[in-house]
Amino acid sequence: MSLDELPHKVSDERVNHDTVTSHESEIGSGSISTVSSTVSSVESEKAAYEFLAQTPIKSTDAHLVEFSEAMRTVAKALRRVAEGKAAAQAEAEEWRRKYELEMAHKQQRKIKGYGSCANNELEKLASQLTLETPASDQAGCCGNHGICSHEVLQDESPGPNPRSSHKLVSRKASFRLSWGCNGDKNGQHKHDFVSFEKGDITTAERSNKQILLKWESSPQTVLFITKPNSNSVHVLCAEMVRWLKEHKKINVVVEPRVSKELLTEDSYYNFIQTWDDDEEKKMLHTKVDLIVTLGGDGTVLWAASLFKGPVPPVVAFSLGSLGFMTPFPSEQYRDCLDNVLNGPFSITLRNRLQCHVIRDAAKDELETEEPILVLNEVTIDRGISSYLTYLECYCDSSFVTCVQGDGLIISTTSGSTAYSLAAGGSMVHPQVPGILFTPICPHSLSFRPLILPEYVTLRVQVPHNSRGQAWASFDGKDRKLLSPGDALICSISPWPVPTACLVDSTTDFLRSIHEGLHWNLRKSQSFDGPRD
Ligand SMILES: NC(=O)c1ccc[n+]([C@@H]2O[C@H](COP(=O)([O-])OP(=O)(O)OC[C@H]3O[C@@H](n4cnc5c(N)ncnc54)[C@H](O)[C@@H]3O)[C@@H](O)[C@H]2O)c1
Ligand SMILES: Nc1ncnc2c1ncn2[C@@H]1O[C@H](COP(=O)(O)OP(=O)(O)OP(=O)(O)O)[C@@H](O)[C@H]1O
Repeated sequence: MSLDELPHKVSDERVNHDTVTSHESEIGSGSISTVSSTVSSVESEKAAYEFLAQTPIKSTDAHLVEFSEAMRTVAKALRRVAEGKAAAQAEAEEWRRKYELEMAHKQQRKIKGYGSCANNELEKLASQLTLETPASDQAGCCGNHGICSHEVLQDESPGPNPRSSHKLVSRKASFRLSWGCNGDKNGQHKHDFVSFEKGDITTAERSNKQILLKWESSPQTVLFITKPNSNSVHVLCAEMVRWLKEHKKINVVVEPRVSKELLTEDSYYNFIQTWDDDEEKKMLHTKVDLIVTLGGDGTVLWAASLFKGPVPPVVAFSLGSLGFMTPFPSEQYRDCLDNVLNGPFSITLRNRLQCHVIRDAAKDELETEEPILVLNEVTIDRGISSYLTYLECYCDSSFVTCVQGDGLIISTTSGSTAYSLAAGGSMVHPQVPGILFTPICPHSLSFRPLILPEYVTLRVQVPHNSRGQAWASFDGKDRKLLSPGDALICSISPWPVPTACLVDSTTDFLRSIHEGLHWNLRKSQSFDGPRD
């Protein structure tokens, strides 16, 4: 069902709402006041309401009492009809509002083009749309019917000055994301709707939320991101590049450093492409279908940091000591890449945090237009200062707390197994929609870590009366000094990092904490011993 159909659909049948806000507005206005305004134009309904407001007749005349009761029954039936009508009208109004919003977004996309997908659009679409999907909307970056689909970019028109072979090609495969539904033959995704009917609030049945990526056209271009200074990584990269070219006819893009290394080694690698400057790097997402990383978690973080907007799916091969985000065994790269290139395959949509620094001198102006995107966390710590940090924290407009200690970690759920874990934060499944708020060595016994909902905006302020400065670092890199009066703002970015799963999100997550951390590894008690 497309959004365009929705306003007509509600007149035929009752539909569930998908946002709590819409219900709140209904609750706020109160079902009785909403209903009474609706029925005022209908005389019979008005009469019914007036009648029901009167105290029931008490009389010794049995006929009169019976007649009065019959009248009350009729009046109640009329009231039920009026209530149903009012609720349906409110729902129709809500769908009309969404329809208009969607049309406005479409219009905006037409105007701004591919790169202007509105904030939170992915999340909105993911929660609104169904699994069974007609053809994709090729005009925008987010289709109307899947979670998000990529448009197929046309080949560059051949000009008199064709680009040299090491430059980037500009063809991109399209794909569609859908919810994987176990055992649901219709493939109909059951949304977690909250429905509000006559005062009863309920959530719909939970369904499998594993996201599947299905190619709509064959992927053609793979970007390799590799850990530097590792001979084993270099050897494997050269082998994989050759295999992809010869067996899969795939275009390969590598970082300038790797391009130099491979070309120095063998002129065979003349076909590989790279980028020359930041402008070309910024456009990578429009050319690359898939990213392959060879290294540890740090290499996945590095790959994500190259993309300030949409990120192509990442296939992370494990060549590090730990590997929470690198599920693919490098020894089986042929089978793994075969599966991914053919699809469909499971992905984990890893949220990123978008961070902005606001300098005291510039009042409320962001230091840079572009946010700094982190996949793990942003850390605000005392750096080389020997004083406690003193940080005032706000969640939306509510004061949260003052952090006095070594600092604070604001982490994504993917980052929950990294620095936040070392500071006492909980491990959180990467698909849980939340932001972790974890103090580092707080000088207070009661300061326990928090997990906040994903939709909040956090503001961490270094107050003017702070004894020292603070330093912010982003996925363990790019330290920025925060002086008294400066602030850091963070919220969830609309551009997650889709990482391919070896099995599925949950199996991969559990395997990583078992193998990476030996989580709760304990010898089992023997059978012989005291028993009840
Ligand atoms: N005390 C600590 O635990 C501590 C201190 C500083 C930084 N870090 C982490 O290091 C990250 C940067 O990683 P790097 O590889 O560039 O630096 P790095 O080379 O110093 O490696 C840090 C370690 O953290 C692990 N790691 C990274 N992301 C992870 C994740 N999401 N889940 C579990 N482990 C993860 C890496 O595998 C690596 O072993 C930072 O984002 C931060 O989370 C941790
Ligand atoms: N393509 C790259 N260019 C520059 N630096 C990179 C690149 N890939 C990774 N790094 C950096 O190299 C460091 C080590 O990378 P990575 O964590 O992947 O390897 P590792 O330390 O061997 O693995 P593990 O973290 O599992 O022990 C990280 O700090 C990361 O930022």
